[in-house]
Amino acid sequence: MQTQSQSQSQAPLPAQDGHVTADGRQIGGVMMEMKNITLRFGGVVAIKDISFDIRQGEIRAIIGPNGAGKSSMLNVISGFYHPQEGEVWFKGYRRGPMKPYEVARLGIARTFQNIALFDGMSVLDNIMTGRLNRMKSGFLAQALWWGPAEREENLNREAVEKIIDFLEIQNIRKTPVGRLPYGLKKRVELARALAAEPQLLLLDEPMAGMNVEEKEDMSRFILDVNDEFGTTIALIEHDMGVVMDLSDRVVVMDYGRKIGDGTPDEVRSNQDVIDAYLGVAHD
Ligand SMILES: Nc1ncnc2c1ncn2[C@@H]1O[C@H](COP(=O)(O)OP(=O)(O)OP(=O)(O)O)[C@@H](O)[C@H]1O
Repeated sequence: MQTQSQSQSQAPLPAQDGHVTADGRQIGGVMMEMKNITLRFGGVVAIKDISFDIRQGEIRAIIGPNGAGKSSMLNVISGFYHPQEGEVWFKGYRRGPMKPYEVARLGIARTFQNIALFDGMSVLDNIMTGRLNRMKSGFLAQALWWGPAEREENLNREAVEKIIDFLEIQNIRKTPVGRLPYGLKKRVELARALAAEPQLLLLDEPMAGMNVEEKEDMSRFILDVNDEFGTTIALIEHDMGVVMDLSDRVVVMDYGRKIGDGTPDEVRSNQDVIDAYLGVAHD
């Protein structure tokens, strides 16, 4: 098995030129490339020979009907699943199977479809857990609250306070997460992922279970994060509508296959995509 750090000797992918979007955002070269990915669970083929890339600074969506293979794909991107066939390239190097902390060190953070927060802990403490991979001082220094540990804690607090302001959750910072309504929990989860200062942020159905107002808020925050921090964002969604307004490019999956890939307009007018969403049978 080979991790990214072990494969540094391989030739990096050639950099590709980026472009500026109509709204002035900078889209760079390829950050992540999935090449001919196939993933099986026993006899079930969840992903069938799919290739696509994610560019620096873009919002990239993966959509598709139930069981299309979106979650499986997000788990391949996050390094949680390793495909039986194909290659995953990240920032110019081929990536092998990785532990979650290795993925975090590469600059990838994620949120989950079923919120994964500590209900009994405050909003602030939950978000602080997102800084763990950035903490450098040792256990002894932390336990004794000694010199470097104190400075580090202060810096981490500062970073977290900025995120709390950015996501407009100042008034609930001391509230135990278990007491919050669903939409706010999702926002806290986003805050925790941002606390890791990721280069690539993966969002697993960020709008699932939300009402219209909560969806609008979440859309705005996703756009703001991308705009303000330049964070590259890949998200999976079941609901086509919201995603089309948010994304620069969209991959559409159905029955484990890629049936569309392009700008929202291109994808919207793709007959295979229309059929899949209308439930037209495939051969
Ligand atoms: N851990 C697993 N073990 C066995 N089969 C799995 C596993 N995870 C997913 N599958 C199967 O792989 C296929 C794709 O599932 P996946 O959850 O990736 O789709 P999805 O597009 O995310 O669906 P949904 O929108 O319903 O969440 C399905 O047939 C599913 O039953």
